[in-house]
Amino acid sequence: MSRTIQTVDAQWLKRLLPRRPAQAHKGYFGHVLVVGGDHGYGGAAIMAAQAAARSGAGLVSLYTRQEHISAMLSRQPEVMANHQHFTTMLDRATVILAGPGLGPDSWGKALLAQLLVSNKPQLLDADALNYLATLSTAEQQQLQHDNRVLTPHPGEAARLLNCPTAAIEHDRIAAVQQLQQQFGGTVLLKGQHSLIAGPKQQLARLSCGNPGMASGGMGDVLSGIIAALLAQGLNSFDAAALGGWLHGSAADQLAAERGERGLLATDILLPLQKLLNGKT
Ligand SMILES: NC(=O)C1=CN([C@@H]2O[C@H](COP(=O)(O)OP(=O)(O)OC[C@H]3O[C@@H](n4cnc5c(N)ncnc54)[C@H](O)[C@@H]3O)[C@@H](O)[C@H]2O)[C@@H](O)CC1
Ligand SMILES: Nc1ncnc2c1ncn2[C@@H]1O[C@H](COP(=O)(O)OP(=O)(O)O)[C@@H](O)[C@H]1O
Repeated sequence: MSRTIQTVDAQWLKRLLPRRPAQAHKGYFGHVLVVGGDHGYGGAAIMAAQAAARSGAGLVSLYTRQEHISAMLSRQPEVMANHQHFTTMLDRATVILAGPGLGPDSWGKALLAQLLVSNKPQLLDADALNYLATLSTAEQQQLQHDNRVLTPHPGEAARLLNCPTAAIEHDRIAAVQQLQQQFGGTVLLKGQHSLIAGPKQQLARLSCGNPGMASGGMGDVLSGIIAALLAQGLNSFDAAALGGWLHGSAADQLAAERGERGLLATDILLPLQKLLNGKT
């Protein structure tokens, strides 16, 4: 069955992120818990946490390896970073973002086993997706969750569907819809013209973004943006679609000003705040 493909544009921003109430305080805008950063991959989790803070979440915490704590605090002291008390951190969070730099080892798997059964809004990326791919179909179905966003790149999508990456790229619309049916929630299939499939048969495509974004960490920043939108009350489809649009549009502004080559993931945070507030 063919579905209408929606195009995400600046109107979505006005519709989904109205002005903040004058009496608002940080409790209005949610608390994102980022879980990731095993040995050697602290940057991924740090970038995701930084992006969540810059995208309007009321509070952001990071659960990571001890060795990454001081890097996080020196880069963005607004983020509460810890390597202990995972269960308490999970209880306090309103949104969970898991996967960036989480790694394939027992440390990350134990954290995932705990957080995947939570019914809080979630975003799963990178190694959290690779872990989901290792579960049986029955286990995957048991863990389905409407308010969850999965953000696979084509390599991760291929692992989730147990097929070659070329098959994903051959028919990206079929792939994103199949992922959504198999895993529930919303799926954002990354790459040129990212596609978003939601739990109510929604389908959207991004027309923004450029090859300057083909650099490490870009997906980590995207995950932080989307998690912050979930924390601000958007549903999984709206958060993924608007988050993808903000990410790609910020990259397009940077590419127009400075060119594509050498664009870094954290550069996105510079234009992001203005875009988020409708100031282009
Ligand atoms: N600074 C950091 O700490 C960084 C850590 N990262 C972490 O590194 C770990 C491994 O992630 P990777 O994504 O590098 O490894 P993966 O093995 O998941 O993905 C790499 C492969 O996937 C395929 N692929 C990726 N994007 C594709 C596209 N758009 N089209 C077609 N094929 C595509 C390619 O075959 C590529 O070689 C994760 O934990 C991740 O979070 C990365 O996010 C990069 C930055
Ligand atoms: N050629 C491109 N055109 C548009 N967007 C791109 C392009 N290359 C990469 N991107 C975007 O950059 C991000 C890369 O994410 P990902 O592959 O997960 O990177 P990482 O794992 O290094 O964080 C995605 O949002 C993807 O859609």
